[in-house]
Amino acid sequence: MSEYNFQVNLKGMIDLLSNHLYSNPGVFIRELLQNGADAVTARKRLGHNLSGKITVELFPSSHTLAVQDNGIGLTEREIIQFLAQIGHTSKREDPDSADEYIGQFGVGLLACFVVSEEIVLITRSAMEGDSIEWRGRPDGTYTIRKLDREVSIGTTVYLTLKQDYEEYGEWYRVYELLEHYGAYLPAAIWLVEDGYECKVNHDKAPWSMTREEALAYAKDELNLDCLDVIELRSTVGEVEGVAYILPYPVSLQAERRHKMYVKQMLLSDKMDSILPSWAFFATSVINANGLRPTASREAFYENDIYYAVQNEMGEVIKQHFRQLAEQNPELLRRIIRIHYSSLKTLAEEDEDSYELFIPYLAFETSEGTLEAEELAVKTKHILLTSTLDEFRQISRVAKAQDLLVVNGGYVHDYQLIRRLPDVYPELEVTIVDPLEFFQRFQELDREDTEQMSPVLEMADALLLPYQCKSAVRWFEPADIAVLYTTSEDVGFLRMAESGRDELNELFDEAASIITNEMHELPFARLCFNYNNPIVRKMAECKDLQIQDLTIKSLYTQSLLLGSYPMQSGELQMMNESFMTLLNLGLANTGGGVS
Ligand SMILES: Nc1ncnc2c1ncn2[C@@H]1O[C@H](COP(=O)(O)OP(=O)(O)OP(=O)(O)O)[C@@H](O)[C@H]1O
Repeated sequence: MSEYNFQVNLKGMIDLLSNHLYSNPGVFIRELLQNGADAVTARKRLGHNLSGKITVELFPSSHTLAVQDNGIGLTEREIIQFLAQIGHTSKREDPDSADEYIGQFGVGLLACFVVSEEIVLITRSAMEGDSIEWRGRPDGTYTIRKLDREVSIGTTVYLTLKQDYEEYGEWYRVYELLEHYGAYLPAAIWLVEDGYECKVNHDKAPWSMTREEALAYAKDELNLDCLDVIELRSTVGEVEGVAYILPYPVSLQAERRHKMYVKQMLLSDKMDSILPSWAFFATSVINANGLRPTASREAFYENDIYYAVQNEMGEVIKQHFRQLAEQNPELLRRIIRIHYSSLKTLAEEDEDSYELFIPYLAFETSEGTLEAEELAVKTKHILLTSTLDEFRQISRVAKAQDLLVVNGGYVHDYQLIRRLPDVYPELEVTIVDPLEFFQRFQELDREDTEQMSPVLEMADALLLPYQCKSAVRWFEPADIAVLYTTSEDVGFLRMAESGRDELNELFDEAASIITNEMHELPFARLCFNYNNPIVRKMAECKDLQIQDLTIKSLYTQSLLLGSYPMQSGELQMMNESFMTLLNLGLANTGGGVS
């Protein structure tokens, strides 16, 4: 068995790392800033007392830019060891200090080959005296020479921009990139051209600002007039930052964009998952020193620490809401009103959030829109419908009986209301069965029952083909003559019946199979209200034709009012009864068509 070593195609490797690792050419600025900042950190670790400075000088006539730092510099030996060996980094040499550096992979400098055919680096180490020039090329060759002149301690990288990349030598573009990546770096960043110089760093990072400053930052930098700002801190991952509550509703599916810094250098402004997925109502600016960026430096490794940070951020946000509930419930209410549907999702999924938000979440009820807290004050007994249709059917009648009905037909509402007794133990929640709802009303005495009995018999016979049975009760309000209640199962059976009308064989067959499986067929209810004068008159009149017409009219009218789809037989019933009643009415005045 022979053993071989892998061969490395150096040119291909450099091409891969420089041209394909990063998502845009501008990252070379970030890599140079980061090297300068790390070099300053390393020099400070030697005990040198200095204020770190990175100067970027532009030479537009030759499309050249120079990035100079007053950091630790490099000796010739270090150049050969770290610069000339791809993947070798000085920043992991000492495990005690590795955490202080931003760089860690030993490939960042290669990003310069995206914009330049050559990297020229002039350096003098803080450890020994020689000034050295290193020239590296993307074919993997390099030269080193000692300079006759002495340069100051630190490093300068010169890049002459390739054709099509000249924009990276223009003042506004470079300024924009320096500010984008380095606005909060501790080392001062200066941009210089033709004797004019300008400091790029901002005075304070958002995570070190007071609440008022952080709000002003959101307005000026993020164009955000946010509802509230939350201070984020976590020892896990050494995280500090601010989360802004967005002033407009955000969908759960919306792209999340958090601005993420590592050791004060921008990692990404489109980070999507540093806050828990439920915190879609917030955008954040966060600096993390203890999370590991990937080699492209555009994302983090999603390891245990990352998830622990995400979790911790969630806890901090929840704690903030808890405090708001005590100290500024009006603001919490405003936030909930705007992020209403999203917070309902959160409350449904998360026990703590349920307790926190439920008092402020609003629901549609027979008494108008009410927050859960108001519901609990108003009543001890809630009737909950599972569909919007059911709510519509019974809410008006329920109101007149002093029953409080909540519409559970909207997403989340049903589950949220069902759990109310967990938070309000004195509250009882009953799920309404619309088909049995009429049984809550007052029964008639014997005499009135007998009076209505032939009417009910007639109604049952007329409505049997439409999957409906009749009943009678006495209830408020008196102006409602009948209450039609139905269920999804009845709706299905009626649909099956319409299918039969249209001779759709396949549908008919499917419907038969399903209906055979229902061991008791459900019926809709048409409950007459004996409190209504027309109903009483109909019962008293004994004229079978009038009774027949009245039943048909009341039935079809209740379908119309409830926006239920009518079968052809019902439409015909409505037309005929309407026309005949008109005719009878006109006949009484001497008109009428005989
Ligand atoms: N401005 C500088 N001053 C001193 N040393 C430098 C400078 N720039 C680069 N170096 C040396 O060159 C090495 C390689 O740099 P490079 O940018 O390729 O990788 P890195 O910063 O170590 O890691 P990463 O790939 O994560 O950026 C560094 O580890 C450092 O030793």
